[in-house]
Amino acid sequence: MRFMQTLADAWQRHDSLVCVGLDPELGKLPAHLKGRPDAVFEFCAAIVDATADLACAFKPQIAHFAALRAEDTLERLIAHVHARHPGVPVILDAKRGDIGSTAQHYVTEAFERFGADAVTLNPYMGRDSIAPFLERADKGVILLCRTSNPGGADFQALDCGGEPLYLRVAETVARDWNGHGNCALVCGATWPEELGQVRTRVGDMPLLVPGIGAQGGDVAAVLKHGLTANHTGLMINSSRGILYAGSGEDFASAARAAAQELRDSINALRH
Ligand SMILES: O=c1ccn([C@@H]2O[C@H](COP(=O)(O)O)[C@@H](O)[C@H]2O)c(=O)[nH]1
Repeated sequence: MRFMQTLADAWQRHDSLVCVGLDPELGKLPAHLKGRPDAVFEFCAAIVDATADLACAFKPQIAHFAALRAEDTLERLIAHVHARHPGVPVILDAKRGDIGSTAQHYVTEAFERFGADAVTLNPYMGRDSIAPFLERADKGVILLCRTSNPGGADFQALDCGGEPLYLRVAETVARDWNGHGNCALVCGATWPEELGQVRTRVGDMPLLVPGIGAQGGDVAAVLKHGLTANHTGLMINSSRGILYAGSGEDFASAARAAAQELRDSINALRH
């Protein structure tokens, strides 16, 4: 099924806008898993199994696996999501973008090797760097727009003919790149008013919203500015806040409790 339809179904079926981020760090694994040969898979799969019915998507960050030489673990993890929790889409957070011939290999990496349903991309190199992804109508193409980090404004807020660059990105994606209806944008929770500006330019296009929890983003403000008319439209990501909610043998149930609390607090404000 197409990413956009899978996402829409997951929003409804799980009554959730929560995207569970999968960013494993060896130093933060529960003590009883440390040193085990397959610790990263065991940890992440347990988080996935504990939170799948509360999530609209999973978002593994590729660098967290690559730095551990664990890309094969990431492949198995995504296959695990598809096998055990069909209907919960997987967003590969890779922030790719390069000339067309290389971009084609990034397409193969994301969708054939890893089996992701969507991938994050950096639009800085322009349309030809994104075109091989756009052609995959079945897959989600999620472009960085207004990122959550403090330095995001260095370039994204620069004046671009009377409007900030991030709004030019939003309009270009909505108007020119979304012919297959498979585009979404990254807008950080740390800039809710900018996120609202983006929403006014892109209609109901889904927004991937990182930056709550440790980064200090404001969930209520994100909902106020970002919800669509049917009270969805957002994939609100939490990585550390869910993954490391507990550090003992009960880490998976602690993660579930954190995901449930986030889902319920969002729902209390949007329903
Ligand atoms: O603008 C962006 C784009 C991506 N990210 C990624 O999201 C998660 C956030 O993790 P938390 O632990 O919930 O802060 C992480 O994988 C980032 O690489 C982002 O934070 N901001």
